[in-house]
Amino acid sequence: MRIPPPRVLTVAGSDSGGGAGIQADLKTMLALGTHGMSVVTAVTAQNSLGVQGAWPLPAEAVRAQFRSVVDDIGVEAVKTGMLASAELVETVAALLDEVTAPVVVDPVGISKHGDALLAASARDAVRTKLLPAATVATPNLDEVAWLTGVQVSSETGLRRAAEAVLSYGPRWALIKGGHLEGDAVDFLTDGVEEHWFRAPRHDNRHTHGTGCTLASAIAAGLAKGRSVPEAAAEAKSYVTGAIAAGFALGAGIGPVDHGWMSAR
Ligand SMILES: Nc1ncnc2c1ncn2[C@@H]1O[C@H](COP(=O)(O)OP(=O)(O)OP(=O)(O)O)[C@@H](O)[C@H]1O
Ligand SMILES: Cc1ncc(CO)c(N)n1
Repeated sequence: MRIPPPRVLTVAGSDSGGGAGIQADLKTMLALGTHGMSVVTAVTAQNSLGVQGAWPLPAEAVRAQFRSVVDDIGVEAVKTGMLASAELVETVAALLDEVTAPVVVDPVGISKHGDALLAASARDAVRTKLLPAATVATPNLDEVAWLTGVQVSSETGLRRAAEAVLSYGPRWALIKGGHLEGDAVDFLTDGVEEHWFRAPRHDNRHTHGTGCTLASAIAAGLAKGRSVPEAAAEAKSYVTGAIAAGFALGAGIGPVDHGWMSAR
């Protein structure tokens, strides 16, 4: 009988367009040789043009999905994405305390189009309850700004951003410099080790789902037993390839190609 693949759980929102959220997470997990599972926190009506509607699920539904997965199947890594409200952030942080698996926290605040995916009233719970539960937190520069007040406009500021994020308690901070000019540079540190991940910027506007994809790829690597720096390196090359292969769908920003490593 076949040995089962490593099990990875995403706790995130659904993107009806299939490019970000739960859908991006599960595709990434499959592409990287793991078994993806999901706890849906919110349903969004979303496409290449933006988010047309969002409906958080009751906390009870989030708890029930999590327990169904953990109690029977088990998890080797968890990734969190859109959590919508303070109540859901607190619910998920409490559930994470029940597992020993490494946790990748993507502190999703707004979509690429600027639509809110997290209530402003939930930010404090992200800082004080969710970040302390993270093995790795993966904010972009906008998320660094609202989490910590630190504004970064160039590569040299990434170290300062990481220190500010680490002060909230995640074991590692991976600061995504994807929104800066020039190369796409990310900085990973635990306060001692420092790792820079640099990739050429792809001049491709079809980048819907980049952040979700990177965080899920890290979770997949951790589930496979990689160290955080090894998982981040593998995730960076996976997301870079997916961005290079991103394609137009709809009239706006199309998705990255999660299947870029498979023959078509
Ligand atoms: N045009 C690009 N070319 C190459 N790499 C990119 C590009 N844009 C972003 N990246 C990389 O993609 C990864 C995700 O970063 P990004 O800053 O896009 O995340 P995000 O803003 O959280 O995404 P999302 O909008 O999906 O929430 C990082 O490794 C970043 O460096
Ligand atoms: C559901 C969902 N999660 C995360 C993102 C990231 O931007 C998005 N656009 N939609």
